[in-house]
Amino acid sequence: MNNSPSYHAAVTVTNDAVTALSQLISGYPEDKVFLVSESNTTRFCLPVLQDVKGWEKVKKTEIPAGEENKKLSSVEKIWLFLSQNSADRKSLVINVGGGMLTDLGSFAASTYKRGMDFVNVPTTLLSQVDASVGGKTGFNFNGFKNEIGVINQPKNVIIDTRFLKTIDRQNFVSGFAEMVKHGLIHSADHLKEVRNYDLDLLNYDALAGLIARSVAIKDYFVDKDPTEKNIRKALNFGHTIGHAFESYAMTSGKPILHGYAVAYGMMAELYLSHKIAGLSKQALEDLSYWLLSIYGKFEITSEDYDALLNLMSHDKKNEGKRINFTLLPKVGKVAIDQDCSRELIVESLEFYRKLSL
Ligand SMILES: O=C(O)C(=O)C[C@@H](O)[C@H](O)[C@H](O)COP(=O)(O)O
Repeated sequence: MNNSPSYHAAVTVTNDAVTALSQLISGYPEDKVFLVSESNTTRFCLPVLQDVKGWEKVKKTEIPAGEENKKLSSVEKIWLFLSQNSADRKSLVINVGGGMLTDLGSFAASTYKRGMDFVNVPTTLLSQVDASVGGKTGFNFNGFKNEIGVINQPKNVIIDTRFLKTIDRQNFVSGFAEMVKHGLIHSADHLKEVRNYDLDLLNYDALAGLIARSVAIKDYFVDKDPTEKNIRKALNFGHTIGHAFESYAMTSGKPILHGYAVAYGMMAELYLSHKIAGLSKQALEDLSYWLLSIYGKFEITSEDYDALLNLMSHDKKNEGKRINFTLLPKVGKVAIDQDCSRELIVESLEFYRKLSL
């Protein structure tokens, strides 16, 4: 089944990644197919792929799991593996893993010999609904998230929901935040259906449709603006403050998952949306308390504000000294390039800090 809603985002949502990958690989010379996975996916997900036609000939390498490995030395490891195994521009890289791995492997493939084909096989909810789709590739650098990278589209993204059974609840809930974001920025209906999904039951059968609809929202924005000059910035809602939380947590030795950081970022950015973009007080309260009930909080004090603001000053959406936000006038509608003063951002952090159930 090809659920690709349009153009470049060739996305296949399936419960049979083996057939989808076998077909794709058959278009490449058998000694020119390369697999990059990470330690968890090698163990839990690769067994599902062992019946892919020609799998035994695929050359394989592995990166250690964890966001702390989303770094240049991991990219170098992949380049070296490709070089030592005579990969060329007609080769194919298959990235199997979560967002960290698909971002890294895609970047390595996009830059090796100035670019070769790659396919993403995302194995976490976060990478299925977000990271593996849309062509953002790269790694963290100098304490900043995704500081180095290129935008380059994968040949295909093969989403097999069976892999989701291999991730724990925390990772599932992390990916769920990006589906919430898709509803918030584009569709009250999608938000409703996401809110109706029971995170205690985790019904896997209901997921394929939900994921396909979430990916279609992402694709809507990528299709309109693949290089993020304009409306693609909608997809960054929650990320200006979220990435600051994520980087700060990592350097303080208490790492948090990306989706949790985005949920915290959305709570604060909903406040900014209320203050300057027209979001109603009722929506602010309803949504922020709902997010709080799922994600809890990454505790901060007012002494952390300077460090967080410094991290935000490196956000890729900024222009000059302006810290630019994507905000929500209402559910389903976005306002991009919203410049917020330092005082207002601090106010939003205060709002976040004081939120309690
Ligand atoms: O695809 C996009 O565009 C996004 O902004 C999606 C985000 O959810 C995703 O986390 C992305 O990797 C963030 O990119 P960055 O440009 O803010 O580093």
